[in-house]
Amino acid sequence: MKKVAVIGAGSWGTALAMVLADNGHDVRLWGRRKEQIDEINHQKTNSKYLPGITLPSQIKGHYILADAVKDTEIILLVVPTKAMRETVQELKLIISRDVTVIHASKGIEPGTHKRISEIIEEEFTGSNFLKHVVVLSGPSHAEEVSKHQPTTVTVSSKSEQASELAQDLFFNQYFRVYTNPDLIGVEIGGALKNIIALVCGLTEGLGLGDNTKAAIMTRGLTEIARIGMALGANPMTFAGLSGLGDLIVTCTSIHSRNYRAGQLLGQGKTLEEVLDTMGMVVEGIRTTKATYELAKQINVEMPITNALYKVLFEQLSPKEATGELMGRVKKHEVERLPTDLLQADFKED
Ligand SMILES: NC(=O)C1=CN([C@@H]2O[C@H](COP(=O)(O)OP(=O)(O)OC[C@H]3O[C@@H](n4cnc5c(N)ncnc54)[C@H](O)[C@@H]3O)[C@@H](O)[C@H]2O)C=CC1
Ligand SMILES: O=C(CO)COP(=O)(O)O
Repeated sequence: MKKVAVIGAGSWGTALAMVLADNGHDVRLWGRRKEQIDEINHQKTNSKYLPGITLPSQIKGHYILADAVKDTEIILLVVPTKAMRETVQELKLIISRDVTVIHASKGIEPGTHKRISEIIEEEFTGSNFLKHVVVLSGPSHAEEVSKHQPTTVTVSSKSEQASELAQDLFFNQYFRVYTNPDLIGVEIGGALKNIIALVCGLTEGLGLGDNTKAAIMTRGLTEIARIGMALGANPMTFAGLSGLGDLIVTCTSIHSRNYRAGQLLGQGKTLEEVLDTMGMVVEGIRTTKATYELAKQINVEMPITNALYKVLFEQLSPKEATGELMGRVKKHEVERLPTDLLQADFKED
C-alpha cells in the first residue's frame, strides 16, 4: 500500500483516485475549492465532474496542498496543462522527501512548446527530491473508468523502474496498464490527438459525414507521427494506445470535451461561446496554438493543425478551411520511416 497525493480534483483526477483507492492505496485528492472538497469528504461525490458516481470512502479530500502531499512518496498531477507550471512551483516549495511524480494530463505549453514531463523536470531543477517523472496516457474517459469499464492505458518514463512502479500502482481487473519507454511519443500522441478531435467535432457540426471523419483521423495521425518523429519519438508508439487508441476514443466519443467543443464551433458558435458552454477543460485549443508554433519553428508540415489554428485564432471559416485542405497539392500517402527511430529504449536505470 502506498500513500499517493492526487493533485487535481476534476473528472480525470477523481477517476484515477478511485482506481488507486480500489487498489488499496492511501489516496489524498487535492482540489482548490473548499466546497468541492467538503462534498468529496462528506457526500462522497464530486457531482460537477463525475455526476452519479459514489467515491470509495478511502479517498480523503484536501484543499490545502501541503496537507495532501504530506509524507507521500508518489504525486499524481492531473491539473489542466495551463495550471501545471504554477502547481509544480508550489509543490517544489512544500516537498521535503523523495517523490516520484506521475502525470496524467494531456497538452503542450504555448510559448515554450514543452511537454508536461519537461515542465515538471524544469520546475524541479535545483531540488534533490524529484526521483522520476512518469506519464500515464491512453484511451480513457473518466466517466467510463469511474464505472469500472475495461480500459487500457500506457505509462512511460525515462526510468524502467519508475514505469513499472506506476504500472503496479494502477493495474487491476478493469484498468490494464502497459509500459512503453518512448516518453516523447506517449506525451505527443496524448496531447495532439485533442487537435484532431476538435476537427472531427467541427466536421460533425458542419453536417459532414463519416468519410470526412475517417480522413481527418487518418491524416491527423500521420501529422502527429510526423512531428513526433521529428522530436525523436518512436513511430510505432503512434499505432499504440497513447496514439491511435486515444485518437479513436477522443474523435468518436460523446464524452470527449474536445470533440464536443469542435461540434459547437462547427455549428457556428464563437470560441468564447464554446468555452463558456463547456465548463470543463478543452486542452486542444491551447495545444493547437503550441503545436502550430512548434511545427513552424522546426519546419514540419501539419496541414490539419494549421487549418484549425486559422479557424480558432484567425477567423478563417470552417468551410474555407475545408476547401484549403482539399485543394492542397497532390501527395504520396505513405512516408519513409527513419529506421534508427524504431530502437527507442529506457534512457535511465
Ligand atoms: N476527463 C478525462 O476523461 C481525461 C482527462 N485527461 C486530462 O486530464 C487533465 C485534467 O482534465 P480533467 O480532470 O478532465 O479536467 P476537468 O475540467 O474535469 O477538471 C479540471 C480541474 O482542474 C481544476 N483547475 C483548473 N484550473 C486550475 C488551476 N489553475 N490550478 C489548480 N486546479 C485548477 C478545476 O478546478 C478542476 O477541478 C487534462 O489535461 C485532460 O486532458 C486525460 C485523460 C482522460
Ligand atoms: O483524453 C481523453 C480520453 O482519453 C479525454 O478527452 P477530452 O479531454 O476530449 O474529454
